[in-house]
Amino acid sequence: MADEFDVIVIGAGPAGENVVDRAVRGGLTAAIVEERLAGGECSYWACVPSKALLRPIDLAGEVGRVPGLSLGPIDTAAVLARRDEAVSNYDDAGQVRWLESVPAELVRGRGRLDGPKRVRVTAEDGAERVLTARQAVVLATGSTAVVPPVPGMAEAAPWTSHEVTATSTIPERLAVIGGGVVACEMAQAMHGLGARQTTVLVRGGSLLNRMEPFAGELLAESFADAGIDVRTHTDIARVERPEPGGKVTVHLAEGPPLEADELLVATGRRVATGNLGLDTVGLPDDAPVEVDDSMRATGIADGWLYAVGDVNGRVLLTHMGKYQARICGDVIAARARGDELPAMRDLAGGYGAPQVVFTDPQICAVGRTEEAARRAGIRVRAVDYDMGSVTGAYLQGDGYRGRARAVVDEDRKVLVGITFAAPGAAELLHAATIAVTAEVPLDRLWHAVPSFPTVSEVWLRLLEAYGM
Ligand SMILES: Cc1cc2nc3c(=O)[nH]c(=O)nc-3n(C[C@H](O)[C@H](O)[C@H](O)COP(=O)(O)OP(=O)(O)OC[C@H]3O[C@@H](n4cnc5c(N)ncnc54)[C@H](O)[C@@H]3O)c2cc1C
Ligand SMILES: NC(=O)c1ccc[n+]([C@@H]2O[C@H](COP(=O)([O-])OP(=O)(O)OC[C@H]3O[C@@H](n4cnc5c(N)ncnc54)[C@H](O)[C@@H]3O)[C@@H](O)[C@H]2O)c1
Repeated sequence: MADEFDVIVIGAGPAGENVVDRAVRGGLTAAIVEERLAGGECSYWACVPSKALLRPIDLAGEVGRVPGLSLGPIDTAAVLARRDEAVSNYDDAGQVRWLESVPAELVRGRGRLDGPKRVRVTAEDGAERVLTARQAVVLATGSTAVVPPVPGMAEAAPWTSHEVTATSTIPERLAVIGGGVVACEMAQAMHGLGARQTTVLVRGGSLLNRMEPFAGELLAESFADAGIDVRTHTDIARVERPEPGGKVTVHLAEGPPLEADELLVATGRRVATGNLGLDTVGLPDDAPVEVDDSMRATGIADGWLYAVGDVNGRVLLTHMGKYQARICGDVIAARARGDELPAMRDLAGGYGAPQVVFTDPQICAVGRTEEAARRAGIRVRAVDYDMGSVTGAYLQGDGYRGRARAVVDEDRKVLVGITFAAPGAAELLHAATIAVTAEVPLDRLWHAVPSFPTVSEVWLRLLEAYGM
């Protein structure tokens, strides 16, 4: 086996895999180092299993709104079995076959930088192999869940996203700490799959506090209707779990303690830069790897180091990591040919990445919120529309509730942000992403006629609300 490649990628998650794909298409050879499963966090412990758990709940909501249809109780065992199938039973043989077809060499073990253009890989059995890169090393090691330093918390061995997405049992009483995306999605999944008492403990004043405020409000209403208890302005003082895996008591800063059968901590992520050898190339190992818009690490002589996906801290979303990876792989191949490929740079991140939170209602946003746009110094006007008033939405079923907001740049007359909070809104988002990213002028957008009777008619209503 050769130990020299044009490109060496550390981390075979969605970002790393896309780098090797593009670099090899560009005529280079590539190796990819992975310490767990090829496919990464996304495929086994994040996006894929979480969405497999949420889909039946989403559908149950849809069915429940249509008179004449009824739904029996959700068969939790069948849902968990489908989740197992979706994660290929935690077997990466399919991903390995794909890597072979690229072709790229999968090197199993933990990768670590060992000075410029060198990667030392330690296999599970302790065997070491040193790889050398002719062109570039790419870091794609992702991120890990943060467990806050609350007394007793670490000892209680709480669930993080890893355990909740892979669970084979549903706790009767679940306490969730955090009000972000993982907390909201997983609280709804566990509750829908049978948790009797689900309590979401939120430090701040709302759910999903980086989105438009109405999104968190509508979601909180939906949680309340479903019997999920959301407690805002709640700080955790300490956690107690005398028996491993037994009952857990969450002592709050104020009020009586909360007892649960399981505790899920969903308080954000930390970039996976620990023990990655960044010190051997003069970079800090406790911060995101800062990159320019070609994904090349700043502050490295000769520019041979790149970082894509969660590890560069730009946007912690799979589709954005893959976008960065396509740029990175193409740019490395072009630079190897002596070309800069200047059109291949990260533009999308600057607009505000699209994101779907797969709860019921789905919370979908792209671009900037009204507040973020104002903070960025853009002169904006926001217009809202009640999505339940659209004929297409009424026809989706009774009790369809939702709201949309368009944020218009008043100087350029283009959209700089869109948010939809409504059932089934995920598929509306790409049209918004095109409008925002392509900076479609409003007087042109007006001629994009939505079909009747679809929920997309909300686009027309938003433009009318703006005064068109
Ligand atoms: C519960 C949950 C649900 C999510 N849902 C969505 C969603 O619906 N949509 C979305 O866009 N995003 C979602 N995300 C975010 C998404 O999972 C991440 O943005 C994405 O996985 C990042 O991809 P990545 O390739 O950068 O890293 P990862 O997927 O984390 O992959 C990194 C890989 O690197 C390996 N690795 C790390 N260090 C080393 C090393 N030193 N040597 C060898 N290998 C190493 C790891 O084992 C891992 O396989 C979710 C996250 C969570 C936690
Ligand atoms: N559908 C999706 O796109 C999807 C789904 C899940 C995760 N993700 C990605 O994964 C990332 C991680 O998600 P997440 O929900 O863990 O993080 P997050 O940053 O979205 O939310 C973290 C939450 O924890 C709270 N928090 C932080 N520290 C705390 C503390 N010490 N005590 C109490 N509360 C605390 C924050 O106020 C916030 O409400 C997100 O950035 C998101 O991009 C995406």
